[in-house]
Amino acid sequence: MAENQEGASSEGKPAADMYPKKILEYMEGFLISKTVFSSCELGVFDVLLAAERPLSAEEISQAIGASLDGTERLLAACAGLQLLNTHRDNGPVCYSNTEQASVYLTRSSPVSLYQSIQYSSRTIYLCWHYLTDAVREGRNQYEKAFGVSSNDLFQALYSLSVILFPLKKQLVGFIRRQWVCEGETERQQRVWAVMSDEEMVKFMQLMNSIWNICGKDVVTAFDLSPFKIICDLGGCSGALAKQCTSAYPECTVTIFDLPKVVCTSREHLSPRPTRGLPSTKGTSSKTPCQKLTSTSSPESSTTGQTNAA
Ligand SMILES: C[S@@+](CC[C@H](N)C(=O)[O-])C[C@H]1O[C@@H](n2cnc3c(N)ncnc32)[C@H](O)[C@@H]1O
Repeated sequence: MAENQEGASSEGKPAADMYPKKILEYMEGFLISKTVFSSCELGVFDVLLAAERPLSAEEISQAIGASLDGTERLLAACAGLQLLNTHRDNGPVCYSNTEQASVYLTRSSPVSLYQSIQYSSRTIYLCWHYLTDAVREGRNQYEKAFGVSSNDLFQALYSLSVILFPLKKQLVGFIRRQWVCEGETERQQRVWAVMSDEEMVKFMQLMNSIWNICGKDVVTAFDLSPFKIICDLGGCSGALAKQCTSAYPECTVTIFDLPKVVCTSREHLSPRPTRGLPSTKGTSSKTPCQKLTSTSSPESSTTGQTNAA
């Protein structure tokens, strides 16, 4: 009887020794994700980093302000996932970070994935709950997940914390002062007014943390050195553009994004001391990017720099 790669017969009957390893892993993958998310959110890896010695479950539970029983279970799961080392001397089992956990799961690490994990936990995870509906209806499910009604994905995405934390004092800060960008229509101004700086910054940090890790590999996967002028459409805060100018110092990258994104990026994430992004040079951030595609000013860009448009 012919078998395909998975060990199933071509007639669709399972081979007797076929164990559904892959399917079981797929079924339970979200349990692993949530274990990592919760450990990060509770600060397990940060506490262990700061301690500079293995800690018992009791010490960790006190440091993170969580129940002992819950903490013990979480730590055991993290050890099973090879995110924590266990130490068994004479006393209780103690835990320390594995090298990967120290480097990628602690907040203070320069290549931390903490922001990215928070975003996955608090935003993406909730959206994916409605994947079935999204496929059925052919549209994003932000309304069901967060109460944000919009056909524009990014408008919804950047408005989430206004909805998520409606009672927080910070809401005053979230509800934007009217950010009047030259050339914007009244409708656009109203849209920016409900976009949240905090949610937008979180999204930018998510993008940055990923590109900090794999940006160099992506921009050098192909030799881009013949290209001296590069446009990054939807370039966000410019993390990938920064990788580009690092790998190809002769090139100039101009970033196009929504005007509010450019403004927020400048306010919260820049300027960086070395070839920081987005540069204020040669930019025109007050104009909606759709209009900018024909009017951006690469002539004012400088080699090896990035410009936000
Ligand atoms: C998934 S993010 C990718 C960001 C960036 N390219 C990166 O990889 O880090 C998509 C980006 O497209 C931007 N965007 C959405 N609608 C846009 C539009 N109409 N014009 C320009 N940029 C837009 C968003 O603000 C966001 O920064």
